[in-house]
Amino acid sequence: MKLDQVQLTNFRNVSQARLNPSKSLSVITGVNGSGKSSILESIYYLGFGRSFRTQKYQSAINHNSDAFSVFAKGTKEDGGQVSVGIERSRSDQFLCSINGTHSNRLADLVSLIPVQLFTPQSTDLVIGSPSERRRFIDWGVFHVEHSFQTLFVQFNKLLKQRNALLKQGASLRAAHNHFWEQQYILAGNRLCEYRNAYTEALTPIFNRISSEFLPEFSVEISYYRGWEKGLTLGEVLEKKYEYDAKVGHTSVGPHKADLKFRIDGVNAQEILSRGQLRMAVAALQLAQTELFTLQTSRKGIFLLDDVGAELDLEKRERFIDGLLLMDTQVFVTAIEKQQLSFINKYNDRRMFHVEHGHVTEE
Ligand SMILES: Nc1ncnc2c1ncn2[C@@H]1O[C@H](COP(=O)(O)OP(=O)(O)OP(=O)(O)O)[C@@H](O)[C@H]1O
Repeated sequence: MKLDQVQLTNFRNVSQARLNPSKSLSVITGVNGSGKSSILESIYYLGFGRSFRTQKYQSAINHNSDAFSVFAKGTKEDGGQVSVGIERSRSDQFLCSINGTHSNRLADLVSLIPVQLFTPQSTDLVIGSPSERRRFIDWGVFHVEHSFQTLFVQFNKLLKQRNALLKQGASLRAAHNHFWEQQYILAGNRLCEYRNAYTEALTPIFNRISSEFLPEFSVEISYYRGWEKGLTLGEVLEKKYEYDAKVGHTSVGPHKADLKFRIDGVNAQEILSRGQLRMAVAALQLAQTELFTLQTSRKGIFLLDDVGAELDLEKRERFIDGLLLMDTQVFVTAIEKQQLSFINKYNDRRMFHVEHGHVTEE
């Protein structure tokens, strides 16, 4: 899906704004604090139902208002028109709508708007906690496998229940808990299979792109499923049973999965500079975009925040070229146009300027 119009109300310092972005490349410029990232954040909200900057949704509501809203109109790959909206109030009311109908299922909205993001914090994907990388993999699986969301929710419920039983000191070996243990193993194995298949499909694409972005290194990605090799999930749960009962939670399983980055067997974060880490993340995200396009025949939306701080000029151009080649709808923010001195080559571009939260098309 591509967005034809985005409308923000009381989102951070943007009281009202309406943008008709390019189907290809939209560039948003403005000085520090003008509101560029807020515009990307609002689009991100449609794709994730949350901010990429804060857990506190209230932070995004304009200081002088009680609620923010983001609406967008878009065109799907089959030509169908879609309008979506999200609204959050200080009283924790959360509304989302699809084609004018309120929906309680955020997943329905999120599945329509496949958004990816690259920001100055994106290196967290390599150096941050494994949960960042699980989220990355799960985004890819979610947009391809329709049953994934239900499975994911089910697995997390079963995990929570298992942990609660461990905390209470209940025996998971008791007959009346056996059924739930089996359900946990079944759901865990299916989750693991999805993630594994996704990483296997992603790897060759990542290898190719990574060799362009980081030609001096051979970065390898591999999926760690969350427990040791050679054992089934059932076997490892049995092996760790005494320990888990003592600590009161499940120490192994898909909730501990990770994506490892290695160079000659050494963790990539031990070797790569900050700039090189960004290249690795850029390669990973481009690979994800390519795989998404291949597996779904859909078009994604890519948000590139503060592009000048992130990549050198040549890599900026290569990154944007790569995204546009896959017919992705790209939104880029930059303080100055000079940071994107190559953009005149893109015919289908639109330029926006933000000043104190006011957006104008140039
Ligand atoms: N809830 C809010 N209500 C009103 N203004 C806010 C709110 N939250 C943040 N702001 C302000 O909104 C402005 C826009 O911030 P934003 O991060 O979007 O700017 P930016 O143009 O991306 O800046 P930079 O180039 O420095 O990253 C900032 O001045 C910030 O202080």
